[in-house]
Amino acid sequence: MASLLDEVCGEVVERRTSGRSRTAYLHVNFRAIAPLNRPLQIEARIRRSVGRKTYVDATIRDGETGLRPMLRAST
Ligand SMILES: CCCCCCCCCCCC(=O)SCCNC(=O)CCNC(=O)[C@H](O)C(C)(C)COP(=O)(O)OP(=O)(O)OC[C@H]1O[C@@H](n2cnc3c(N)ncnc32)[C@H](O)[C@@H]1OP(=O)(O)O
Repeated sequence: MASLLDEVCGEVVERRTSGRSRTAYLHVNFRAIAPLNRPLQIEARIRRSVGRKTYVDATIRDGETGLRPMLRAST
C-alpha cells in the first residue's frame, strides 16, 4: 500500500512538474484495513511547490464505495 502511494505521488509530480524527481520522505497513515480482491481508488494531488520541492497528498479509498480514506499519505 505504501509503495502504491509512493508510485502515484511520483507519477503526479513527474506529470505536473518539469525535471526528474524522487521521494525524500513518505508519511503514511493507515486508518482502516484495506480489503482484498476489491478495486481501490487512489488519488494524489500536489499540495504546494517550493523551489525544487513538491509536496503531495494522496489517499486510498474503497473503489466501490468511495467512502472515507483507508490510507492517507503525504510526501
Ligand atoms: C508518466 C510518468 C511516469 C513516471 C513514474 C515515476 C514514478 C516514480 C516513483 C517515485 C518513487 C521514488 O522516488 S523511489 C526513490 C526514493 N528516493 C530516493 O532514493 C531519494 C534518496 N535521497 C536523495 O536522493 C536525497 O536525499 C534528496 C534528493 C531527497 C535530497 O538530497 P539533496 O538535494 O542533496 O538534499 P539537501 O540539499 O540536503 O536538501 C534539500 C532540501 O530538501 C530537504 N530534505 C532533504 N532530505 C529530506 C527528507 N528526507 N525529508 C524532508 N526534507 C528533506 C532539506 O531540508 C532541504 O530543504 P531546504 O533547506 O532547501 O528547505
